[in-house]
Amino acid sequence: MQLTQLFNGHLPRLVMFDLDGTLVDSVPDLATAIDQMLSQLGRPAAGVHQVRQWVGNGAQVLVRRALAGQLDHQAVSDQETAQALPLFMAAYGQGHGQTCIYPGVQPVLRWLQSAQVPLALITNKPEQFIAPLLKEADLEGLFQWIVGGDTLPQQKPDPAALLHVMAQAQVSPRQALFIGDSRNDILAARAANVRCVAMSYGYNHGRPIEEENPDLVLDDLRALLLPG
Ligand SMILES: O=C(O)COP(=O)(O)O
Ligand SMILES: [Mg+2]
Repeated sequence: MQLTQLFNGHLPRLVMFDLDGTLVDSVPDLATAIDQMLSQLGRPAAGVHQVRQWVGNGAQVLVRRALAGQLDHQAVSDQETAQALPLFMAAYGQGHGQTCIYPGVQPVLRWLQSAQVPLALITNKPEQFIAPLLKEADLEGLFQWIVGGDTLPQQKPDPAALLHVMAQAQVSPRQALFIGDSRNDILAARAANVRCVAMSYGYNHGRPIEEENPDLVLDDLRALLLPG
């Protein structure tokens, strides 16, 4: 099995997952909320394609990128951001009806749960949106630890959340796995000395995730359970 191959024939003692672009395709709802915010500010819509490139560094950076109309948001002022962010938060809080769980996610999470491998969720998404989204995606009750983008002072690519969860779970980096979809995930995993699997279908700012040299790149999570 590819999963045990990564751990010299054993199962990991902790698997930590990213959320957006790894477990769920949340971009359609994020784009709807961004476009609603832009329209309230009298600006043209950004659309799903652009928003897909901008997701991954939390709500504030997403809003700043939308205001900049590009990935580089340095020119956007804190004042503009402070005006726009609550509009986005209110719009995104209205629901996640277009968000879909990726194929393979349910069976692999259920398999890990039945194998008694503790699971954690580490996302840059603000905490307030996580529980409702997990409920709508039928992913409730699977994760023993959940860390959002505003749970700790640091966000991925900082390894703080991974270190925090590993300390709580009492496992060493060598016994843990992180599964994500973006450069932030791979940088965080590497900084925490944790092996990292990357999903090819997610959001990596329009770049192929192979460029970041994760330990393994998969098109479907179920490949982890196949003979390797
Ligand atoms: O930026 C986001 O909100 C997405 O976060 P995630 O990919 O870390 O789940
Ligand atoms: Mg992600």
